[in-house]
Amino acid sequence: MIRTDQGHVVRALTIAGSDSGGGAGIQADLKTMHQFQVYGMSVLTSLTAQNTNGVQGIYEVTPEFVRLQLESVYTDLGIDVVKTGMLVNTKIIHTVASFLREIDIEKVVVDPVMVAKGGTPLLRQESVEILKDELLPLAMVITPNVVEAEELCGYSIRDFEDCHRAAIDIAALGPRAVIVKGGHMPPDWIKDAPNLVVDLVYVGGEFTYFASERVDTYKTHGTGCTFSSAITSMLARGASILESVGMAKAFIYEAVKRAKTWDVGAGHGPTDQSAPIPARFEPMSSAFYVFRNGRWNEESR
Ligand SMILES: Nc1ncnc2c1ncn2[C@@H]1O[C@H](COP(=O)(O)OP(=O)(O)O)[C@@H](O)[C@H]1O
Ligand SMILES: Cc1ncc(COP(=O)(O)O)c(N)n1
Repeated sequence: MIRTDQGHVVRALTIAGSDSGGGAGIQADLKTMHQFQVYGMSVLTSLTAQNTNGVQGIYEVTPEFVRLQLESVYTDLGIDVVKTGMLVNTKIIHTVASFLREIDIEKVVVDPVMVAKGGTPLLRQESVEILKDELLPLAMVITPNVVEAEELCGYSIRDFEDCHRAAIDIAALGPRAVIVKGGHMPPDWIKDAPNLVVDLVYVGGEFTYFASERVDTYKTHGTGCTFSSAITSMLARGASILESVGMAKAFIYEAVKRAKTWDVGAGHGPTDQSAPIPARFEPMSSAFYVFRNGRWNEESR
């Protein structure tokens, strides 16, 4: 396990739902944190009966028990960085936000999980506003996909230009960095490069782009959870926001590529978090980076 400059093991907490199939949620988060050699801890907001075919049921943990788990972790183990995933309902968002305000933690990554890949809602519709009002002001980084970005900014996103506008508007709600993920973007949104999947990062008033080849597969269960946990782990290790996103993007590409041919489950198979962690790189802002042949390259666009 990695240690901080002060000599203690780096501790990351995920506050999210359980995926019984092990591909997304808490399970994906802990596997990713372990791969990045960060000590992972978990507070469960909900249990899902879930597999690669879909979600068969959801059991919501009470807000009181969520609070108890948070206190158990904080009072004994301590927390360097927090990531939130599936938060299910308004009361749990409120409980989590109150706790984060109390402990005054700087590194908070919010993955605004709303809908499972198969279409099952993982957050109640009426809870989106409270997510915006209470949690977003506490976030250092937020990682919406295009559908979640539409919910947060309140208008439909029709092209890559709209993604930029949405990122600026979501940043105005509080997060220091907004990452609009490209998994759901139609191929023709990225001019001249329809085979790339591009994540757009807005931080410090500038846009930086992280791209990789789009792996031709439907086995992308848990990509969002894995990606945000990789960012969380890198932030916990002391990396900058851009460096963390770059490492996470390269990692998720390898994890999806490896999963393309494996036989875990009959449906939307999970990503493979045993993929290698890429070599360190120092991104500059406002650049377009493409991860090719295991290396980052800066490209003009
Ligand atoms: N087919 C793919 N090939 C390579 N990377 C992908 C692919 N699909 C998604 N990704 C990456 O996985 C991460 C999650 O993306 P996305 O699918 O948009 O989010 P979510 O899982 O929240 O819906 C992003 O970094 C995205 O670029
Ligand atoms: C418990 C839980 N949390 C999150 C997701 C979203 O998964 P994805 O990362 O594929 O968007 C999920 N399906 N289940």
